[in-house]
Amino acid sequence: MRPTVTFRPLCSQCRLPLPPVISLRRGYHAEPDSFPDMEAELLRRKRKTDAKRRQGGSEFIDHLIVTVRGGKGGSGASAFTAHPSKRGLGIPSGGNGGQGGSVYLKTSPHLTSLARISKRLIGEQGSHGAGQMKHGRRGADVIVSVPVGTVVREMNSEAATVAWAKEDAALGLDAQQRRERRWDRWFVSHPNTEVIADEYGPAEETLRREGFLRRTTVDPIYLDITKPIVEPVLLSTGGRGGLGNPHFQQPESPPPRLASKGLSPGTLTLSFELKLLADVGLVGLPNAGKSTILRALTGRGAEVAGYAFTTLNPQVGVVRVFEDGSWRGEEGVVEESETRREREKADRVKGEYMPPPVKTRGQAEATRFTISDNPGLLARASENYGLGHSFLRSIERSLALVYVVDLGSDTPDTDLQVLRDELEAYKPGLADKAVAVVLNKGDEVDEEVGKERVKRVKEVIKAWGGGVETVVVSAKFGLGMKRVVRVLCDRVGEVRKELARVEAEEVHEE
Ligand SMILES: Nc1nc2c(ncn2[C@@H]2O[C@H](COP(=O)(O)OP(=O)(O)OP(=O)(O)O)[C@@H](O)[C@H]2O)c(=O)[nH]1
Ligand SMILES: [Mg+2]
Repeated sequence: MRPTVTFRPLCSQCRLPLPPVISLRRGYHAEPDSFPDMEAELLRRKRKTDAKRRQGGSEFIDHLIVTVRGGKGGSGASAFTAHPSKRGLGIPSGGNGGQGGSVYLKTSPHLTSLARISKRLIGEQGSHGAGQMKHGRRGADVIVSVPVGTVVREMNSEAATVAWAKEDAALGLDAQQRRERRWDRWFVSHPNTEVIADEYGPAEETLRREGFLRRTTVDPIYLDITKPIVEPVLLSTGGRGGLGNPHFQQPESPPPRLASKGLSPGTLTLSFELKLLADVGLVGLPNAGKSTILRALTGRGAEVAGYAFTTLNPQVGVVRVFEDGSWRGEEGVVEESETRREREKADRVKGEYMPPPVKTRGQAEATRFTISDNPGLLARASENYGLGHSFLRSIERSLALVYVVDLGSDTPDTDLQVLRDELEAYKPGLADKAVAVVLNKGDEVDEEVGKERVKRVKEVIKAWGGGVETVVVSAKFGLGMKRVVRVLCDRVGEVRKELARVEAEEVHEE
């Protein structure tokens, strides 16, 4: 007999069923333009979901703006060792400053979020040189770890020289004043002696000759990290340490009293964006049952509840398919336990989360693919409403997409069209990745009503030009999931083969 379930959304605070009048679900299935003031309604939803996301803790962040700068170089020293004759200043003996630390980037397999990344990544300053030819210590490097799937883009960068020129212009200085400020930035002088202005000119020449004043232009940074990085990638080099006073000795001139300051590298503003890499991405309106499907396929404890926006952060699970077509996670009805969920969440934050042991049933694994559960998509998510871009960002990379539609909804066909329109609005061509429509909650509708709704959905797909399979399931009760697994295995297999062929061709052309 078909199990019957009455749907009652739960209150997000007290977890008790909400009275049907204020069912949250109703709003999310409504036509996008059916509210009198749609702008206000969408803003309200966005504020609500943002607040909910913040409440849930900040352990998941998928977009971050970071300031990056290599450490400044230490200054060279202006020092003298007493001359054997004990006359004059003595012999110049100032050591060079140490180089500033550089900033590098690498990947870590243990990360799934950008939450741990500091917003300012500044290499350590090199230490200053000292008398008796003691050179300064090199500043420590900063190595930042990011998850695979991160895209790093340079937003703007300003070379230190450009920043100074702007500052000078703003102060309205004349040529001589500008020169003096420049010298002040470049040189240190011996504390006990007065430097005469004539010494600066030749010293500036020395700096130029040593390559200190050369303007370097580098291409803007763009890293699309799709594979683990073995050798850390350089983001910003530490500034060169300054020269000690022996470098400024001029022939037939008194001993040099000037030493140069270390260089300060320019500041970069980088945007870090995390795009999860999963073979299959689940796309559906809030409450359609995406997380339940992930749990049914992977046995993974994704958060499931009867209210919209339960899932605030995308998560990835692995579907392991065995030779007889069975898969891990197939063990029947999915349990919803608040305590277990809380415990797992706490463990994940501490980095101690251990997925439940895998039951292989003595069978060999035939194939495996990854699947990502995503937050619910709203009409106009492409304009960054709801969880908007943060959600679309993480499905962009999937090899295949699966629409999850609630068959219990009166308008599954319109819901499906909303999903496709949003994908296309975000990135034209993205909807072509769709391989299947999973019509979930099949247990909730009568056979006649169900058939009629499936027919309407199929008409929509036909209007797109077909090529997308329709599967009716009840994820909660594990019905129809075998076909979903088979369809996904086939389609992911095809896409992988195609990718391998394209890659082989590219290698051949090179
Ligand atoms: N009757 C029935 N209920 C289901 C089925 N699948 C999911 N549900 C219920 O629908 C509700 C929403 O399920 P979720 O898996 O949290 O839905 P979701 O799409 O992940 O929702 P968001 O994360 O909020 O976008 C839960 O109460 C589930 O128990 C199903 O096949 N049949
Ligand atoms: Mg969910």
